[in-house]
Amino acid sequence: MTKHFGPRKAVSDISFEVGAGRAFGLLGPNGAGKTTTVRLLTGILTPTRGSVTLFGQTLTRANADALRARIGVQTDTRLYENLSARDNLRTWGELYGLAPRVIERRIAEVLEVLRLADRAGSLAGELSKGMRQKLLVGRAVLHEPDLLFLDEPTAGLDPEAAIDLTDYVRDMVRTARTTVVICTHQLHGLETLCDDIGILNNGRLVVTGEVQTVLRQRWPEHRYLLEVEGDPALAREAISAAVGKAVEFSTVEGQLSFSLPEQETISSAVAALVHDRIPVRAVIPRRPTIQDLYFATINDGSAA
Ligand SMILES: Nc1ncnc2c1ncn2[C@@H]1O[C@H](COP(=O)(O)OP(=O)(O)OP(=O)(O)O)[C@@H](O)[C@H]1O
Repeated sequence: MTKHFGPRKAVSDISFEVGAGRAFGLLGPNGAGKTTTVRLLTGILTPTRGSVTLFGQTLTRANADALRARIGVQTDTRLYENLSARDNLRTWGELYGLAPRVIERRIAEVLEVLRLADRAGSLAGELSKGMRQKLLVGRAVLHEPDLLFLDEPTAGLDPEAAIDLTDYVRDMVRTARTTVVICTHQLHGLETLCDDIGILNNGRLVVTGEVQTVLRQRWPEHRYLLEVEGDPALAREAISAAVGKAVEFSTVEGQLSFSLPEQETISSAVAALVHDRIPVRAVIPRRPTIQDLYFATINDGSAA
């Protein structure tokens, strides 16, 4: 898809697929084109070029409403400020065409999971920012959609609520097989939620694929962090002598970091340290993360 707003190219020739029952993280700096992409995928915007296929059908004006009934979107509509949290959810349940009994059951479940049950009667306009955010998520999942779009769902949430919400979304993917597309700047620990990622930069999809595959392609070597007593240079010499030239070193804040081409060679490296009587405090495998990949991609390696 490509989307232009006048002369501005918000999204240029992007193409990706999100498998059913998988979580796809759509990442990128401010203005990269994430929200535009989600609006194209949900039919709020029409692509300048290209098309969107949802559940095997090309999204058109004629089928947009029917396809959208299977989707939950957390953004792009407001809460009814003068209705209570419960009545906001009830109104949306009616709009989704759910039976009254189902609406009441889902309202109770969603308020419970999001820890909003004690504020069910409060007007939406009187809730805190984080509570409003949770209510928007609750509204998006009320009808148990097959496909859920979340745009910065944890923005404004306290750390506990952010963990709760992430756990809830993970559970929807793993248990209910909901397909999730999540735009977020909260990269820490994202690999526990996302199966696949796409990184957008200046409207272009610069990385896409299965998380572990993409990380392995970018960093095929095995990285470790080493803490020793005394001079790290001695440890470096011992490891180089035992493992050979293929080992790469860097020293970060007095800690030695090194990469081995093969995982098995770590035992030779540790044996060499023991043999040379270098007191080892810790050898920690340093698995690359989505955060590492994001910075490596956006900043061309400077923060990797
Ligand atoms: N309705 C619009 N009219 C004109 N330009 C737009 C419009 N919507 C988005 N843009 C432009 O398209 C580009 C991508 O914006 P978009 O909102 O998709 O970025 P984003 O990745 O979601 O950013 P953020 O992380 O800040 O939310 C920006 O340059 C933005 O100014």
